[in-house]
Amino acid sequence: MVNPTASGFTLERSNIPGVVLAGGRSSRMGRDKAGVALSGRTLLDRVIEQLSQQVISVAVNADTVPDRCDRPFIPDIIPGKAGPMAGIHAAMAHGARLPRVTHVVTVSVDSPFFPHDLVDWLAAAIDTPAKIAIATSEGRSHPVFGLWPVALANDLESWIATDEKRSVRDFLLRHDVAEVAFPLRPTRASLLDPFFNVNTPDDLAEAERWMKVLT
Ligand SMILES: Nc1nc2c(ncn2[C@@H]2O[C@H](COP(=O)(O)OP(=O)(O)OP(=O)(O)O)[C@@H](O)[C@H]2O)c(=O)[nH]1
Repeated sequence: MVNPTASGFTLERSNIPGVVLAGGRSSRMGRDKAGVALSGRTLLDRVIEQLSQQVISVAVNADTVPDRCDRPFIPDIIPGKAGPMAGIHAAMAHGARLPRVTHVVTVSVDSPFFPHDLVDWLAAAIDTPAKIAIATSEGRSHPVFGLWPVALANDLESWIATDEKRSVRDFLLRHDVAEVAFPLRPTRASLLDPFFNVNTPDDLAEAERWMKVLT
């Protein structure tokens, strides 16, 4: 799909790589979230499959190599305490090395129900090469689900390199950002927030309940 805009910039939907952010400590889960099984399949496998249908390639990013992964692995380039920002930076740097790629999409390994049309809707909001698109639901932003200009990799690296404690949200304030609202997903029970994330064993139990009522 091509997205022509008034500014003349067209984002090639067919040339967007995807990166699954799978790093971090998983301290609330107590074990690596990527390898946690939901209805018999790991969160990492579920998220990879879901993303594969929306992008030209899928790579997995983390600060340390995951146990089992048959996709290209992208390590964090900036070690330390940057958390998801380090993953977003590594994803941008990865995209910058690929031919004709202007934007890279990131998703979180702990959100197995993210929308099937995530990339289409984020891409539709990009009307300049420097624009970032971020998912929202229920009025809350989910910056880990973003479409990022690869040209901002150096800017993000400088931002992380400062000593101050900074968040993804702080970084977004410096840039042109489109917030894209996604609807709740109907199920046979109630409405599911597609960005529901599995951080704790209780969340995992809740995710299993959602699996039983998905249509
Ligand atoms: N590459 C990378 N990704 C990270 C890092 N920290 C967190 N993430 C990813 O960012 C997303 C949100 O992570 P959080 O739930 O905030 O942090 P977490 O470390 O996974 O879990 P907690 O320790 O329980 O907070 C997930 O996709 C994580 O895999 C990091 O240092 N590097």
